[in-house]
Amino acid sequence: MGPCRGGIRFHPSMNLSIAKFLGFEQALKNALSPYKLGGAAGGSDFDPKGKSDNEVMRFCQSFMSEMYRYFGPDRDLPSEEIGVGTREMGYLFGQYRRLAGNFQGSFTGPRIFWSGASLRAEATGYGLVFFAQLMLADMNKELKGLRCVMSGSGKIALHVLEKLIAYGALPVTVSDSKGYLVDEDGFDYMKIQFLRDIKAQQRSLRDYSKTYARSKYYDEAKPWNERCDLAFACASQNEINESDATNMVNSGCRILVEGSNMPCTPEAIQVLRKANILVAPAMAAGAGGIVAGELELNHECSLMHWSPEDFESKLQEAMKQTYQRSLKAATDFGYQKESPEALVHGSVISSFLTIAQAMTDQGCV
Ligand SMILES: NC(=O)c1ccc[n+]([C@@H]2O[C@H](COP(=O)([O-])OP(=O)(O)OC[C@H]3O[C@@H](n4cnc5c(N)ncnc54)[C@H](O)[C@@H]3O)[C@@H](O)[C@H]2O)c1
Repeated sequence: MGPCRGGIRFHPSMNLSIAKFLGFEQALKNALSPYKLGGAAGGSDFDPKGKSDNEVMRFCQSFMSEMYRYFGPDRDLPSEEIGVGTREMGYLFGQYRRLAGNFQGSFTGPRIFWSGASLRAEATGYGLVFFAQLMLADMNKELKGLRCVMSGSGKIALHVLEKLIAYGALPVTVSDSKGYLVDEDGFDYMKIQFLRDIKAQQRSLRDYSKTYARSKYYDEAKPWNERCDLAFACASQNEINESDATNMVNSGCRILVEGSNMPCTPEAIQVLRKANILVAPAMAAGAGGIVAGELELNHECSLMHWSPEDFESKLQEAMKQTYQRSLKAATDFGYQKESPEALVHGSVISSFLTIAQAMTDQGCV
């Protein structure tokens, strides 16, 4: 399937094995999305933390000097991932454009193509919340008043926070690789801006507690033992192990929404399964970024002018299609719609069938 779309990750732990798993997950995720794209992933063990803008720019340029020949609108469309945000995408795109002589690189990054209207940066996080809403609606429930815990404090996590607040939920935690922060009063828009400032200045989340005295930062701990109705995993792969999953069950969590790709270890999956926790798999719930990329591309081609509201309603519609496609595949293959595993199995089945069909049609090339 193609063209391929997937994230570029800059993180010291990045290696070939991680790139392969991310690419594999992305292939399934893209096949499940309404756009039926191919999957890709890549990156480097370069650590942007603590580097100046110029150092980041020079690294991005070197990276692209080699990679530009593999990118292009009909080939491979890179997007943001851990350690790669708008700044990095801008530098990568600039060098791509310089070397390929092609403006239509289809790089995702709102400030490059059409400032203001695109919700590219927000799309994955917002999409996760829309997906949770669809699950709750099927249970005749809504997000309003529900207590939510979350890991991560990056691009995805902060946009999930934003949308949860808009829907009247009570998000109470964020985390980084050193620990987690809990604010019993819940976050609001001003607090999110404060978190953004802390992250932009590469400070610890611990600093938040100096301003908001009722909050607390726990070193070397994860947020999964905090009482909650919903949990959003938005940090990294394998971030929920067996004991984390046990904590999550004991803290009253009913739904786990996967923002990070493959956040649960196999042992954690067993614990959640036994406890009948409903899981929104990253493959389906994390489709927002693909949707935004595709909408941007079409917008770029058709030069239409969409407002953020138009964009958001298209994102909502695409998330709904992804949700329904997953549930349909699950019920077609004998899972009850209400089964806690329906979405997990349904999304894999639907993706697999789409890819298998494409391979068969194209002569298994
Ligand atoms: N950006 C996207 O479009 C996209 C799409 C789908 C899925 N994802 C996944 O979402 C997750 C977050 O991506 P992002 O774009 O927000 O990245 P980011 O670099 O903006 O943020 C990552 C966050 O996770 C925290 N973190 C890293 N390692 C951690 C650990 N071991 N424990 C706790 N926190 C840790 C960091 O402090 C940071 O706040 C990743 O797993 C990524 O694969 C991203």
